[in-house]
Amino acid sequence: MQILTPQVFWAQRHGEIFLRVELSDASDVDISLQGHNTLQFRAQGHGAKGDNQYEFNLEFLEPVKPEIHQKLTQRQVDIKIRKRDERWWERLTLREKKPLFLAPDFDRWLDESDAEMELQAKEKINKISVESRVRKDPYISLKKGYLFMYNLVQFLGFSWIFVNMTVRLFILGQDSFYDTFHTTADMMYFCQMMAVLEVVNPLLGLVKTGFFPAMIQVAGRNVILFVIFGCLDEMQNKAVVFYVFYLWSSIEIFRYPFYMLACIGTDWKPLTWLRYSLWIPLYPLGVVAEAVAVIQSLPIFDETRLFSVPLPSALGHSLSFSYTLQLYLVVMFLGLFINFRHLYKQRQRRYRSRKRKVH
Ligand SMILES: CCCCCCCCCCCCC/C=C/C(=O)SCCNC(=O)CCNC(=O)[C@H](O)C(C)(C)COP(=O)(O)OP(=O)(O)OC[C@H]1O[C@@H](n2cnc3c(N)ncnc32)[C@H](O)[C@@H]1OP(=O)(O)O
Repeated sequence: MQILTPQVFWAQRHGEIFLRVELSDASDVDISLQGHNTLQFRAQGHGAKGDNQYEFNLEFLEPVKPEIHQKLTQRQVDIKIRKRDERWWERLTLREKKPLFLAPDFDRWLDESDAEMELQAKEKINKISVESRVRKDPYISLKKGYLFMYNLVQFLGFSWIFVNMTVRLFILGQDSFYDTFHTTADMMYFCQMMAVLEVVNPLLGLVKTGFFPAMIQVAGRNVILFVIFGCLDEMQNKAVVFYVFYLWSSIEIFRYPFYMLACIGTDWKPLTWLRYSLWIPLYPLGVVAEAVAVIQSLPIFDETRLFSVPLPSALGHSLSFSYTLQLYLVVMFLGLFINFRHLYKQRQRRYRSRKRKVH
């Protein structure tokens, strides 16, 4: 009996090679791998030269995995082989000259970029099916509803402060600086008391925010609001109150709507950009304004002896609270550094992951 070569069609993906051997009613099929990259095929069947023994050898461009999947049908033999390293091959065989019996399988043929897209689509489908298998949190809507309402209330509060201050600035000019506290403090008290929830939320696992940055933020602002401005009447009509409140509210009127949209799974690019960029000038300015407020309050605490710690008579009368505040000034700049770094990382993470999604 004559030994002949069948017609073989091939195609590839990043991880696999497909061979279609044109042999009908094949029997005694023997497919084996020699070494890491040579496929040997032998079978009895009906090919181009009628009923015969057909065989071929293929030395692949790169090593392949030892397991070979084969499927016999009445018309052909399908072979699937996995590449050892998942990458695109520029050709099938080690030898540049293509064997005469080998041709592209146009039914399966994809070029590299199409195969890449097919791979990504498969990965996406896998991800969706894994996600749908992960058990859904039964309280998710309740949590989202609570966060949405919290963010809405904060947004309305800070917007009221911001609009009120802006309108008064336009009408009264610099004169508006001096009664900022009396016109907006109640709302600021309300918003900043509510902001304590921003420390509680990460502790309850409701948001991914780090506990420590949120604590620095809330505690830092509340010291200024409740201790420096709230307890010292002399501070309340100073221009610095205007700068502090204006800087705080300028970021919050963008941050809270950003969170609200996040709660309903929406991302509005200009708002996201403002949330992740405005802090760059505003945060240092805010801390500088707060530092000015602390420095201005030092002589007042010395004079009024408010919160001073009584000392044994041998050591003097009492220790002024201004010493604690001088220490706090140092802590404040440390806090600025920690949160600036945190916000910088958040910005990097946001824009790096967005870029990856686009390509
Ligand atoms: C005795 C006391 C001692 C204290 C010592 C303290 C020292 C204090 C020094 C510092 C003083 C600071 C004073 C403050 C000044 C100012 O504010 S100046 C004005 C400018 N300010 C700012 O720009 C800061 C604004 N604040 C913040 O950005 C936050 O408070 C933050 C904690 C600093 C950082 O935010 P973070 O939440 O970590 O980042 P995000 O990327 O926004 O969120 C992470 C993910 O979590 C989701 N999320 C967060 N909160 C919510 C929410 N309320 N609702 C819904 N979702 C939320 C968010 O969507 C993110 O999710 P993913 O996108 O899926 O990751």
